[in-house]
Amino acid sequence: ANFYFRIGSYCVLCVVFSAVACVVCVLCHGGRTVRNMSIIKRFVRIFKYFYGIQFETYGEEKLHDDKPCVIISNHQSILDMMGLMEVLPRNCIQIAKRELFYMGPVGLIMYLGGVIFINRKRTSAAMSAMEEVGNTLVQENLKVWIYPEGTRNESYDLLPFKKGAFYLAVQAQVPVIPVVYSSFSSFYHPEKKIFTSGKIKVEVLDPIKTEGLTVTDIPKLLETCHSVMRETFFRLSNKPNENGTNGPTSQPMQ
Ligand SMILES: CCCCCCCCCCCCCCC(=O)SCCNC(=O)CCNC(=O)[C@H](O)C(C)(C)COP(=O)(O)OP(=O)(O)OC[C@H]1O[C@@H](n2cnc3c(N)ncnc32)[C@H](O)[C@@H]1OP(=O)(O)O
Ligand SMILES: CCCCCCCC/C=C\CCCCCCCC(=O)OC[C@@H](O)COP(=O)(O)O
Repeated sequence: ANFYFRIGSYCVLCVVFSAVACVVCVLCHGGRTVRNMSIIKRFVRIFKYFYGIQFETYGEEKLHDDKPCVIISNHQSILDMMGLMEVLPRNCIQIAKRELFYMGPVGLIMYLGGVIFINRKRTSAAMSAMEEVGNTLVQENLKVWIYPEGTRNESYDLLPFKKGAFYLAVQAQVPVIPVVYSSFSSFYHPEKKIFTSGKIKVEVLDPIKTEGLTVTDIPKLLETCHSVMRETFFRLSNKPNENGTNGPTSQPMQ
């Protein structure tokens, strides 16, 4: 029962907070702009106190370079929204599945925040939507946050990556910055109906340059990102990986 209460209240908070955030955003900025993301961030960062979630971030300063880039991160559940807003830098929009747009005030607040909605069932439309972002990223000095697994994944591993984020980064010739969240499985496990308090480690990895890369380099770029994120995921989640090492490399942000 506690699991359903906590998940239910999370959804209710999303609906209520996004309705309030919509009013604040329209009053402050009048309409759809990435500047609304800083308002959304303030609302969502309150969520962690309701659920006793603590974040331990490493390397967050790597996201503070005021230049366009593509940020990619692993995606485990709707709780990822808290982790996203915990380290979201300025001028950063997200790519989201179109279904979220139809979730009442949640969809409206995402629209106001500049979120780009894609239809995963129509690859060509999704690709052109992302291509458009690639065209404006540099002149608008935008960052874009993409979940390359393309869906939530509660397995204790990373799914294979979709290619869209890497096409976008190479098209815009901007760096890819991987962000890795440790596994939620110690405190959040839908099958076992577990949702308690817990700590999430977040590590921002070094930017990976794409200057000079072309579409032929995308498979290798994808593979490099996937393997470094997978190794970090195992290390942050204290899951012994193939060579059995674990434990964070940098000091936590003070
Ligand atoms: C106060 C309360 C507030 C509450 C709200 C607060 C706001 C929070 C916002 C949070 C947002 C979180 C949203 C989370 C999500 O919705 S995640 C799900 C959606 N995201 C994604 O799916 C992104 C990852 N997907 C991709 O990038 C895909 O590549 C996609 C573009 C969607 C295409 O999908 P698909 O066809 O399945 O994938 P592939 O990558 O395998 O591509 C297939 C072939 O097409 C080629 N390809 C891909 N992209 C391109 C391109 N841009 N140009 C040319 N060709 C492209 C690719 O090479 C593949 O061909 P081959 O197989 O290589 O031959
Ligand atoms: C008054 C009208 C109310 C309408 C009903 C609104 C109910 C919705 C309430 C809460 C939804 C919480 C979503 C918050 C945003 C979190 C985004 C997210 O992380 O979801 C991504 C996920 O989906 C990925 O797609 P898959 O389904 O895994 O592939």
